[in-house]
Amino acid sequence: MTMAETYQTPDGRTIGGQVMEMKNITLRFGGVKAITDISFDIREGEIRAIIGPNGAGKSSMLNVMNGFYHPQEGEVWFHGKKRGPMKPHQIAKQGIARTFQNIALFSGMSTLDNIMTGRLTHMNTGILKQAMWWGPAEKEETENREVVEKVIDFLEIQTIRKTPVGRLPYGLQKRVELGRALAAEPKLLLLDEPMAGMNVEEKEDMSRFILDVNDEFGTTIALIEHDMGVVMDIADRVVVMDYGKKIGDGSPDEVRNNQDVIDAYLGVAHD
Ligand SMILES: Nc1ncnc2c1ncn2[C@@H]1O[C@H](COP(=O)(O)OP(=O)(O)OP(=O)(O)O)[C@@H](O)[C@H]1O
Repeated sequence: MTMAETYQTPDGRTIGGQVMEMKNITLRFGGVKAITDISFDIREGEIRAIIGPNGAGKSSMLNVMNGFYHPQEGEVWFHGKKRGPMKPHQIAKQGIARTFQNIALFSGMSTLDNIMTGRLTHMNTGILKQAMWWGPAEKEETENREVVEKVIDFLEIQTIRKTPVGRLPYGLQKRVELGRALAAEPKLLLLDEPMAGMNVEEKEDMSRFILDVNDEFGTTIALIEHDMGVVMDIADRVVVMDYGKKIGDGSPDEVRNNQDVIDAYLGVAHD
């Protein structure tokens, strides 16, 4: 596929040009090669999954996409520009938000306040003006509240808005974490094992919210997931990693029928 080419999904959505392109990424930790020469792209409006067994290099890849790790070899292109090393706030300003595999919320703070922290990158007014509730600060606060309220409605978590998140069941905490990422109004949302540790019902809820985010806000979503089953239903295209290498890339059906992928998941011995 070329950079500007679009494609149609089986459910009738049009997927646009490249948002992010990973070109020949290699990442080492000392002597350990976590990622070996991997290339793939993420396209406007799609749900892109990266799957693979334990230790395949998925988290490392997400951290490269997020700008947290800098690969020794290869390039990351974002909206047609080569990306250099970046600070976390610069990543956020570019419209990239993420969730974490192990929930990273403020457990003593309410759902509302946690989601509000997702607005931090949008806040321009100084602390003093904020404190004194002056003109621009008041306008900004109102705008931020509106976005946060929209997210709370969307994720159907009105009833727990004041509850400290540490008291919530696991599935709801994950939903609040998704809410905090959405409050940043990202163009590209990175989800780190969004279904890990969930029961079947919680996985179904999370799948539905991921599909709805993509549908209603047009957000491009990339997620990494250990469990192959859950992503096959929601992803448009899937990259499969094993031992730091890309062993498959295509539609869920293509990937499911790829012998290398089947072998990797069945644990067939490597040469
Ligand atoms: N910070 C690090 N320092 C050294 N080695 C690391 C580091 N992070 C990852 N690795 C190694 O890189 C390889 C890939 O790990 P990574 O966590 O990216 O895989 P993963 O597919 O996300 O695994 P899991 O599904 O278990 O989370 C592993 O061999 C791991 O031990």
